Amino acid sequence: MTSSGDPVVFVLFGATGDLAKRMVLPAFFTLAQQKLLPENYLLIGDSRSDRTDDDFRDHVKDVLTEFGPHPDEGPWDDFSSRLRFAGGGFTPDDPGQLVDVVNKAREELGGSDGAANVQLIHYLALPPSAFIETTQALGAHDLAKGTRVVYEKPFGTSPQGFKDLDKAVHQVLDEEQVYRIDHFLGKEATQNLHVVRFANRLIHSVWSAEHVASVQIDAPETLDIDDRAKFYDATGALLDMVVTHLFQVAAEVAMDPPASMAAADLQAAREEVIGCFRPLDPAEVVLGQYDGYTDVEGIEKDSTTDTFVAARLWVDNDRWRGVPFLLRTGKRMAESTQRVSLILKDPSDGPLADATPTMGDVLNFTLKGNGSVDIELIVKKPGAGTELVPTDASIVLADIPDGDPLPPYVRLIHDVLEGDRSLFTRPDGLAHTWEVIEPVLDDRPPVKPYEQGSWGPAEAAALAEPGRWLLGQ
Ligand SMILES: NC(=O)C1=CN([C@@H]2O[C@H](COP(=O)(O)OP(=O)(O)OC[C@H]3O[C@@H](n4cnc5c(N)ncnc54)[C@H](OP(=O)(O)O)[C@@H]3O)[C@@H](O)[C@H]2O)C=CC1
Ligand SMILES: O=C1O[C@H](COP(=O)(O)O)[C@@H](O)[C@H](O)[C@H]1O
Repeated sequence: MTSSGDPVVFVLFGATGDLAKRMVLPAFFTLAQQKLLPENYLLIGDSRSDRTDDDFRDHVKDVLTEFGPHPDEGPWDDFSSRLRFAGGGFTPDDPGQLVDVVNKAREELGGSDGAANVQLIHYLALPPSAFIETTQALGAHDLAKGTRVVYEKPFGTSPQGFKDLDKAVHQVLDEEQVYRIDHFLGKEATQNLHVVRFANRLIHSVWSAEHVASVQIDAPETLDIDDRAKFYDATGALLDMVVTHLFQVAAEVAMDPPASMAAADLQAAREEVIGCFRPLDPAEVVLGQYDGYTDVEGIEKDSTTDTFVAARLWVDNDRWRGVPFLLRTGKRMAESTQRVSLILKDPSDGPLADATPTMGDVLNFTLKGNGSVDIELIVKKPGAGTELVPTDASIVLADIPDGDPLPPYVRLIHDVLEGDRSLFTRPDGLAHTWEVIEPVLDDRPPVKPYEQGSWGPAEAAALAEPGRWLLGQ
């Protein structure tokens, strides 16, 4: 429910699109199942096409049948009775049916007192090219005041595109109304990056350059791009994953302790450290493209789009100076995982300095799925000898008694309903992320081929030296 318990009218732009189908509508139904929606709410799907409320209900039922939770698991009847549809598009010149449908929904929920206490939330599950016009239309048709507006990623597709969008958004909305999604921030294990760190002295005390040799943020994927070839070919791995998700996760790791865990402080700590990210040196970036990429339907035959990126990022502040943050992601790689690893320094002196295996003291956060926290330690191999061996222990978050992990979209939409912006991004940090990758956009390294099912181009190994990538070795 909203923190105020007010009724909510939720407008889903792009309601018939791919993201709505895979993520947003399933997340909404999950919230309904878990009784995490307000008592009084309506969900309006908006589209450029025309259909009836019942057509939209059929569409949502099909979507849930395919992507889950299955409507038979309930509460489908109640949920479907709250679905409405507004067709005819939504532009500054023409609101289509949306204004009428919203007004009716407000009246329905606001009762005889009218609509004053109804919280309006807009979710732009639209291509980024439609963000500015839709935002201007919200202003033009008086649907902006007092609302919350959720923007899908990417918030801008180039340094100038980011500035234009940011300007257009702030001409219509106050920053407090804006929720920019980066779903990696909504993952259970990402949230544990700050919780495990600040709640445990053992961990907190080593979280700096004094003890950490390097940080690896590794997100290889076996996935290909067949079902979104056109989008992917125009985007590439650097923009799809690095400037967005991997930078935000790097900020979660690198941030200084926030003044408190309140939303504004947490958000401020994360965004401020992004300001300390040094612009990438193209010599410290390896781009790759998997063999056979240009044979995929919809991909230009001479495409040089990167399907792989490995980069060495430096954080220029007292806490992290000299510690490489190694970022890696790619499509059609050997494995699918998302892992953050803090590799502690090997003992340089002391009685076991020479006997200790290297890179064996590691704290891992696996972000994929429900997530886990894993600790790798050096122990004595049991037995008569004195050999030291690396070993590990894993805390699987879903196994924590009475824990009920929320998928990221469920968690983030719930936060929007609550008015909690702590896991959403801020424009100052985003502006700097573009400055950080600008040298690579201006002086793009050559794109190296790599075999499907591999760990990317061989050149990426050098970036991790004198250490090594933990995954794939
Ligand atoms: N798909 C995914 O898995 C992911 C998507 N995202 C982000 O989510 C957003 C939506 O993605 P996705 O659903 O894949 O995109 P789609 O291309 O499927 O577009 C969504 C819907 O937007 C409407 N639309 C398309 N073009 C315009 C336009 N120019 N003006 C107004 N409406 C338009 C269409 O609905 P209609 O024709 O009915 O009006 C379309 O079905 C994007 O910003 C994307 O980057 C983020 C992470 C993952
Ligand atoms: O936003 C994106 O994220 C997915 C990976 O995230 P996951 O949590 O859904 O596994 C990535 O495959 C996609 O290319 C990117 O657009």
